[in-house]
Amino acid sequence: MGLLVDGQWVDQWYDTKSQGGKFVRSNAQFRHWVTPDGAPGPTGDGGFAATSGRYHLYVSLACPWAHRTMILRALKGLTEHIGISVVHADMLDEGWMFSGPELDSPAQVGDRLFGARCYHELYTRAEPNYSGRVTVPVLWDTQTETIVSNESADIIQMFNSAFNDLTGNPLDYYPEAARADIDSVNDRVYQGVNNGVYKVGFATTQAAYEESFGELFETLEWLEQRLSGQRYLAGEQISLADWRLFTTLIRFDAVYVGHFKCNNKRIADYPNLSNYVRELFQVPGVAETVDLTHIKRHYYFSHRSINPDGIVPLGPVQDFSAGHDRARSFG
Ligand SMILES: N[C@@H](CCC(=O)N[C@@H](CS)C(=O)NCC(=O)O)C(=O)O
Repeated sequence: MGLLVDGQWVDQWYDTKSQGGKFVRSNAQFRHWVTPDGAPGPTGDGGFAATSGRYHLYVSLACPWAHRTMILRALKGLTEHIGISVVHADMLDEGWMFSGPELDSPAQVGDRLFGARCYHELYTRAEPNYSGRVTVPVLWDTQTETIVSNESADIIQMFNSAFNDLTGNPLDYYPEAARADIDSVNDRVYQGVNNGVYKVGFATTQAAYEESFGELFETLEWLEQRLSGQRYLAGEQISLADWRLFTTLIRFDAVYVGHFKCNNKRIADYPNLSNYVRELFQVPGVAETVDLTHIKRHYYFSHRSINPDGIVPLGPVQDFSAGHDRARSFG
């Protein structure tokens, strides 16, 4: 685990000391947008028109942020238009890598574009003097050889609409009329749950841990309530808000309960959240994006300050293909 400083790799864990034991996530630095005609998006530069084969997605199958982009890529019919490279699950002193020990997973890891050894080489290829964290996902532009975006929240919005002319896929997970609702749910879910589990897990003081723990489980109770009255987070249609929550929920019982000490309750203990996560898992195209081997291996094996011997637990037994009651309750 480390980061780039003036283009040089430095091996160092998150600095929580200067923040009173709290984990504070840094902002993504590449914020351009792919648009249908290459016009500039909400941030960054223009020049990134939506064409087939031009863009490439770098992901970790373990990472909940990268996972969102894989789901939208699948659901929006983009797999033949946007290639993908997958890093190995282990993230040790050189950060994400393109090879590592054989794991019990069908996933093929490797850098499909450049055959690089370390993932940070992609960042210095885009910007030789880059300083900052080296995160997945990245949406790479093969034409200008740069990073379009390393912010998953933006990438899923691009995937939702920018390529529609190319794919003919009209599914809209961010409909105009529901945007205000989706955005406000997203804010709360990001703070309390998506980033919330990291704030709990990476806290290095008891006080910081307890504060984030309280916020996390309050937010889960609020979501459980909300999902008792409506099928999805923003009403009767699946939206980006659901996919953003899903990738944290699917990891929760296997990783966050134990490894991050988020153990007030499991998702399995919430009737609505657990049925909801099974329903989303069963949406065609989604199950193939879920790799629990990479997920468990990454967290337990990579975070040695939390789990010094890197032992990966064998449980829990989970079946996301089991029936759910969402259609019965809201059909
Ligand atoms: N804001 C980014 C966050 C991405 C992120 O933090 N990814 C993690 C993996 S789960 C990562 O690559 N961490 C490496 C690091 O922080 O050094 C996004 O949503 O795209």
